[in-house]
Amino acid sequence: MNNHHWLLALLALLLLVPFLETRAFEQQAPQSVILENGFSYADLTDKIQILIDPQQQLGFKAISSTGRQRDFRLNSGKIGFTDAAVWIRFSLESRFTTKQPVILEIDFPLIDKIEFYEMDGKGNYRLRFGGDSIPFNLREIEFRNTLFKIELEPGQTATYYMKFTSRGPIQLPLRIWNYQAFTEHSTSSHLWHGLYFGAILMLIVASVVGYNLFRASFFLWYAYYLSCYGLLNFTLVGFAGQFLWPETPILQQYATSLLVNLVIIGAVVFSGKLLDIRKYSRAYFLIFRTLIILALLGIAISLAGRLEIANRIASLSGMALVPILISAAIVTYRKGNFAARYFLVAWGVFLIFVFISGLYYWGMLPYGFVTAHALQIGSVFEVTMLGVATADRVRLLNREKEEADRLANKYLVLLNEKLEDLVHERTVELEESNRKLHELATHDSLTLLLNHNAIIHALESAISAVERHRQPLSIAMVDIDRFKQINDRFGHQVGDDVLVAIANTFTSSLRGYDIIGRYGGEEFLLILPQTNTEDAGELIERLRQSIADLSFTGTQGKRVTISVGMIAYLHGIKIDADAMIRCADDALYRAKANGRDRIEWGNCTTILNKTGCAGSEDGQR
Ligand SMILES: Nc1nc2c(ncn2[C@@H]2O[C@H](COP(=O)(O)OP(=O)(O)OP(=O)(O)O)[C@@H](O)[C@H]2O)c(=O)[nH]1
Repeated sequence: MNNHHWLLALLALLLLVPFLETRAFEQQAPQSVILENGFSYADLTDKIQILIDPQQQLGFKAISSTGRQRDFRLNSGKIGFTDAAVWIRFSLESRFTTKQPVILEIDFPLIDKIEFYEMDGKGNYRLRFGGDSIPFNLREIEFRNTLFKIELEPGQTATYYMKFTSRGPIQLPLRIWNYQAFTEHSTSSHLWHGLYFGAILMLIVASVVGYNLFRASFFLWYAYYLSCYGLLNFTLVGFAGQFLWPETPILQQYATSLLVNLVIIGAVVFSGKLLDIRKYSRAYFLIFRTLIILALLGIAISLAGRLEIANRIASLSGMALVPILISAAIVTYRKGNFAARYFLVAWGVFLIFVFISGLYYWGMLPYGFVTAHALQIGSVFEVTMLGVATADRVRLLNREKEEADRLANKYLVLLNEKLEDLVHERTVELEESNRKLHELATHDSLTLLLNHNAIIHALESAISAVERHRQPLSIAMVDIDRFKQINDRFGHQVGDDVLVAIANTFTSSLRGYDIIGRYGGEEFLLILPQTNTEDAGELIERLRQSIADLSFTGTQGKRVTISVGMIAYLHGIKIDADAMIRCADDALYRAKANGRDRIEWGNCTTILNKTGCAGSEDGQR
């Protein structure tokens, strides 16, 4: 029923050219359409005869003259773009028993100017006007298509002439309706159109929501494409002229031309984004760009008022559009763009419906809901499938994102592990260098014993430990006898060797928990925890003996002895490390004074009473 979709019908025409050649312009005797009781509807498509007036020179008188009648040819109403005036004639024969009105419908609302000539049988004619150049409210019957009311006397046969001129394409699906049948038909047609435009509107809303959810620009382009496409169809079926610009019919002509180009831009940009055409095919990217430039050119030409040129450009790009989109989808799909699947189904199925529609318009398929509404069904399927393609693209994008996230996470975990290893390695290194630093800070580099500060600190700790546990503690201050002479006689290096050998003897002779430190040059402090005077005396005596027994390689057999000052910690008397050392030093002084190579004991109690330490009688050895 709807052959207003001229752009697509032209595409169908292209597909059907081989079949059409034989059908066009057959000459045949005029045939009347019989109207009889019970008549509801007649299609005039095969009944009309056409005469083309290329220069638009002929008037009705000339056309209706007997001489011209031979020039009328049978034509199924497919004209397309033409600068000519298209004349048609057809005959109606009334076999009604009463005088009855019928409606003539021209089911193509885009024709600019329609003249309808009705003969009265006495050589007079009545002229009426239609077409979309007439404001809606001035139409004879206010309907989206041009309608003329015809009244025939019973038994009357009348021939009617019509003249069509338009800057857009001309299609002539003419129908005669009984009043009641027309009302029923227009009601159901409004219902289907309502559903169709409702579906488009819902898809627009869904795509805007989609954009808000996913922020992908192709949703907006899809919404734009749907809006222009919906509005174009709204204009093509005549609703725009009825509802949007009823008083400014000139807009109708501009709107069609502009909207076709806007639809092409929308379809191309949306498809380009959906198929990611720039990434997948440079050639198609350029073709898409060319289509957009052509459409922009079409818009500029329409705005300049050259609608006939703009319409032709638009129809050419429109015809090329679907095959281009389908082949682009195939190319990108083959290159691995899976989003092209639904896209391909959308346009592929649409093309099939265009084909069905073409077969129907050219009379090769009978009237039926699917055949008559093939373009609408096809386009609903197409836009819905495009919606699915859009959603699928989002799904694929999300999958790519998830994959990227997964990879990023994997690398992050790897990086973390590497970082942890590195931190662990660095910590170990740091601990090692700290340990070395601590070693350096607390040990003497020659003898490897605790150094001066460290041995004093160790003594402080030992004092507080024995104080807490009320345990005995003894210390010994050891000095090598006449060490200067060794240095002087055998050299500093030999002196060093002697120092190391004596230090090693300390370490090997004392117990694991005894603490040994180099107090000064050739002076050593030995801390003997949990050791009473008696045990300490014995231990140090053995040590003194061991050192006296040492033989050194560099000293030519000369023995080395030590002098020792010892002191025991006494509980109940608060004595600190300093005082103990001073006291041990004092005892050492006495050991030196008393002939060296011996041990002298000091007494802590004396420290409290006087500043120095006095030797105790029983402590001397
Ligand atoms: N080789 C060497 N000699 C050192 C070191 N530290 C100190 N000395 C020497 O040790 C000697 C200590 O000499 P003095 O204080 O006179 O005492 P002494 O010769 O041992 O005599 P008495 O202590 O009275 O028995 C000095 O000659 C210092 O130079 C060292 O690390 N290496």
